[in-house]
Amino acid sequence: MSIRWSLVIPVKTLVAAKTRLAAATGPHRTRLAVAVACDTVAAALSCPRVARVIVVTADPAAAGPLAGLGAEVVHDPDRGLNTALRTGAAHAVRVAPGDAVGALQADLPALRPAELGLALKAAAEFDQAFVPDALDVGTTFYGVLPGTPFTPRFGGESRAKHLAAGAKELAVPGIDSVRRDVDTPNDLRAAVALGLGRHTAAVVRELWPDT
Ligand SMILES: Nc1nc2c(ncn2[C@@H]2O[C@H](COP(=O)(O)OP(=O)(O)OP(=O)(O)O)[C@@H](O)[C@H]2O)c(=O)[nH]1
Ligand SMILES: C=C(OP(=O)(O)O)C(=O)O
Repeated sequence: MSIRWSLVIPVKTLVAAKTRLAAATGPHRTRLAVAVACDTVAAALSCPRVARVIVVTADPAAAGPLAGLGAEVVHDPDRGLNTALRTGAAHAVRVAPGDAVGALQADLPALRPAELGLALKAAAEFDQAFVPDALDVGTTFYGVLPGTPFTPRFGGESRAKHLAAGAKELAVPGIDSVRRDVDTPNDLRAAVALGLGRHTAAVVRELWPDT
């Protein structure tokens, strides 16, 4: 039996989320952010290596739909992204001390369960590992095996921070959807090309019928 994962997915308070998409989406920005988080969580829950998804958020408008998909929701103390992740990880270790713990960004609207499975299989070979984002600047996944301290260093140029901290960078072929986070309109176009999940696809169809 291969190792199973608790995945912690942080979701920022929606009024402050996805500001780099504001010009493109207008008043629909928060709806798009919820849809993207829903597709990320739904895909993660469909991956057989994932035992549970723990969403960390302070926003009831995100918590409701994500709990409806089957995520456990933990309240975000609102002291930044890495604190939110450590809060979710502490919950994960309390409920399932024998499972590995990973942090996954919430903005992966093209995420495929099988590709996440490949990344988690590779991560299970190392005490501490991460997946860089599509631009090789940030990080979309960081995870540790049971017994290894969970020390995420997300924010800004986090690929370099995770490398410097000794985490193994996973160079796995065929995991484009795990690396495709969406911050800008260009990122969104790239995610459309990979194939969006159904929640994001519905919002994109409504906002940009010609897409
Ligand atoms: N729970 C929680 N999640 C956060 C926090 N800050 C960022 N996130 C999440 O971390 C991921 C990366 O966030 P950012 O790129 O910093 O912010 P964003 O809202 O996606 O986009 P911008 O507003 O354009 O920076 C997303 O999944 C966010 O929802 C936080 O303080 N708490
Ligand atoms: C916070 C990060 O991502 P983003 O590109 O969404 O800002 C990160 O990569 O560490």
